[in-house]
Amino acid sequence: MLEVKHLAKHFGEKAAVKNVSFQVNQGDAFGLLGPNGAGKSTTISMITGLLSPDEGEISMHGKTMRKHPKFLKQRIGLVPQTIALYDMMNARENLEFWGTVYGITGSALKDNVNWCLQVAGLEDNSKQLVKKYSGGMQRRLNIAVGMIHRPEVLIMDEPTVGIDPQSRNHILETVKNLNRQGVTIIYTSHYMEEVQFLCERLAIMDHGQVIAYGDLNDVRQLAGTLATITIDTQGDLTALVAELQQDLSLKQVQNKEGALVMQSTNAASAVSKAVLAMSRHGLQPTKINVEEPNLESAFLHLTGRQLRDGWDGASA
Ligand SMILES: Nc1ncnc2c1ncn2[C@@H]1O[C@H](COP(=O)(O)OP(=O)(O)OP(=O)(O)O)[C@@H](O)[C@H]1O
Repeated sequence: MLEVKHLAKHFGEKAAVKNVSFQVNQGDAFGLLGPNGAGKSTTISMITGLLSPDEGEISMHGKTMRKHPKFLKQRIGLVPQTIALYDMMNARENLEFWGTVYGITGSALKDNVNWCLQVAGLEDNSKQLVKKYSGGMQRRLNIAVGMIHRPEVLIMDEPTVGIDPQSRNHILETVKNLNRQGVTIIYTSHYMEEVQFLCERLAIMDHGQVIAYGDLNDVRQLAGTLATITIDTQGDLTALVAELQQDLSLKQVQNKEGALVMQSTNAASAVSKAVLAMSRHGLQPTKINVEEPNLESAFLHLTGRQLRDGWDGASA
């Protein structure tokens, strides 16, 4: 439905996007994941027609942005990273303003405004001045503004940057709800949890390139199929580690700063084996943590670097 082929963009000497290709299907929630500076914003600026690519092509339903910019722009909505709202107007007035910018009037405008307020969960606050809104409510109205022309595809550029975890969850639910209503979503983020929660398909970008692309499960498994199990305990682990190292279903069994750490394709069985062995060695588990293969481990495997600092960091 939306196809991006061999996109490239330079800013002077800097190659911000290099040979980026991917395809988004109708009804997809598609994630564009990557660390700061990976080229996500530049890519979506080209998809929305705000920037012209140096090379490559964007097309939707077989029509290219180069030849049919109006066709694509009518069908694509953008939620920018920065909040673009008039804070001396209320939510309804903001939506009406942006609707008229798209040439929507009369009952169509009213219907679209009401739909946007409902999807963003702002019906009860529609008459309140935006400057009185919380950061999370402003973010949701920002999303609503991006949908005022009822686009087929809504592109969101890191819509949760800089907000508290509770508002973030509310936004993620709003996005999921929109996708359930049939809106195709392209969601850029450097938070792998957001992409894992929302998206069935994704591309991971790094240094301007797509380094992994496909179904969530396939990309997640790029790092392998081993879960990492960490069991905290108190006492001497030497004999326990030596015994578990003999078990061929357990990999990388080690004592890491006083905790038992190991890897296995079957985490449940590994935990039960370890706990039984611990009891034989007179040790009590105080905390058990199982980390299944995830997008973070896939990114680490592909680049040797961490994707970002932390889920609750709430920083840009
Ligand atoms: N207008 C510009 N002029 C010069 N360099 C730019 C410009 N826009 C982006 N860049 C550079 O291109 C690279 C990709 O930036 P881009 O904003 O697309 O990344 P991003 O993945 O969206 O990261 P972020 O989350 O920080 O926005 C970065 O190195 C950035 O500094």
